[in-house]
Amino acid sequence: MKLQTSQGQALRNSRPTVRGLPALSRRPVRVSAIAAPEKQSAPASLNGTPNWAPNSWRSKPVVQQPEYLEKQEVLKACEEIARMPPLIFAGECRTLQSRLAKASTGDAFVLFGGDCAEAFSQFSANRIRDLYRLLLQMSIVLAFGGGVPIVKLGRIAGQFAKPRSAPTETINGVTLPAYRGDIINGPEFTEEARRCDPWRLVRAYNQSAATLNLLRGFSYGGYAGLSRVSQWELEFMKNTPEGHAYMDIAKRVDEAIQFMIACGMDTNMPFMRETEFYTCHECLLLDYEEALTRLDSTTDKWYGCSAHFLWCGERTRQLDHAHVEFLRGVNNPIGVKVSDKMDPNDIVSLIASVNPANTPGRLSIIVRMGAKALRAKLPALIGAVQRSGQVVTWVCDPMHGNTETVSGYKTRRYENIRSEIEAFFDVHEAMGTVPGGVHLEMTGDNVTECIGGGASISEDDLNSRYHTHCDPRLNAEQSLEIAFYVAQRLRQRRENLAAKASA
Ligand SMILES: O=C[C@H](O)[C@H](O)COP(=O)(O)O
Ligand SMILES: C=C(OP(=O)(O)O)C(=O)O
Repeated sequence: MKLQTSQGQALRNSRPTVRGLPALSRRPVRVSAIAAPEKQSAPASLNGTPNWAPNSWRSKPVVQQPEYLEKQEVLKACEEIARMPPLIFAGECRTLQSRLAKASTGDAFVLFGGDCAEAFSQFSANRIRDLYRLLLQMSIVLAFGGGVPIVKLGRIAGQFAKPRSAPTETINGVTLPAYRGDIINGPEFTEEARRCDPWRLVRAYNQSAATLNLLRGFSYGGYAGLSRVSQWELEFMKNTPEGHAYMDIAKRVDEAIQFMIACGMDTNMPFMRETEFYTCHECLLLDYEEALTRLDSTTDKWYGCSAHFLWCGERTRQLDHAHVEFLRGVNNPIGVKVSDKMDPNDIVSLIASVNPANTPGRLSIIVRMGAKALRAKLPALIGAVQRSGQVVTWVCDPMHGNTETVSGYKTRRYENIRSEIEAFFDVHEAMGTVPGGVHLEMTGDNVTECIGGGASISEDDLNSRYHTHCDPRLNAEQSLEIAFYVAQRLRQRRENLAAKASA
């Protein structure tokens, strides 16, 4: 994670309002000493986005938002968040965008990974560490195969809000509001837990801040140093085929480092001791996102300061709706999830709306449709984008088009996940375009939520360690197995390109 001091970065808060209620105060909330007074009343189009302000989404239709009963409490909670420091810095977003631009041309590859939904009850330093080191392990495997830098983006430190297919859930004839993520309500099936509680917004902010603090420590405190590659192995992976395959690569990395030291390399170089790590989440809960939208004084542009990268979900990507309106104005790199329902003309309009300057790295299109639909539908989407000259980073989410229910558990089959990635690479290969990354719901824990993979988790195993609050995640072994498969495809792509170049 590129740490950046806030020197010279005066940040100005947006004014929190709640849909249907006037703002409590007409004056924007300031970030105390670092807010520049003369910047307090910038025009709405200051960042070059016409007719946009952090709260302009409020004039648009909005879906998938909680129905709070205590609206004044929401205002208070959002005002409290608006007074808090930003979680990330604008300069970090710009660096990430440059990395994602490289992924759009095949000169880098993006690994998105983390929980479906972060949970207050599962918050611990060990869990953060285990996910972090699994992502490091996977990125070593991918870098080995692909021969390109791996951009690491954790679904962490903010991935709290969930869009749902149905607003309610019925069990044994009792109907309650659906669980919408810990930032909104609780997973327990009781009236009290399912009530939307505005003060969860502040708790989610605080958990995100504490999580980021640890992630920054890992990234810059020596934990992620390349000389430690062989120490990242997770205990329960030691006797698995993936664990052995990983240690084989780690040994080769160690040997390469020893060789470079023998040649005179300085092991104190930043690339040896540190790594960039970025955070991302679905930009769903717009009250929260607005309260964390700040003006970067270096560039006079607005940034969503809840995460480095924000994405728009499949259920909220309507062109004339609130989520697209919000995202078109923040200058972070962003993503849009796309299912097989997306029409080729519509994707071009959507891209034009959120990336009118066609800036490389600004937009990732995260495809999630299942292998069969992907083979049928993705070529037309890629073709339309190519013809329009739009630059995007294509990413494969092999999770959300592959959910099924088995014995009452939401699950996903490893084979279907792998097949969707295979289809993604095949389609790009056939079209001569670039597979830029993968987006996985995964955990460093030894859970049994997805069926199959080397560990042969069966339908009967689902109830053994099923801990997710929403969708099933790949466990550590399954995640590493996916990384080896992707690495193999990246290597194959690299060899094909080299063969073509020398033909
Ligand atoms: O993670 C994505 C969605 O929030 C999730 O798949 C919705 O699940 P549901 O269909 O059970 O509401
Ligand atoms: C809700 C999600 O995805 P999608 O919008 O693709 O369903 C998600 O990634 O958590």
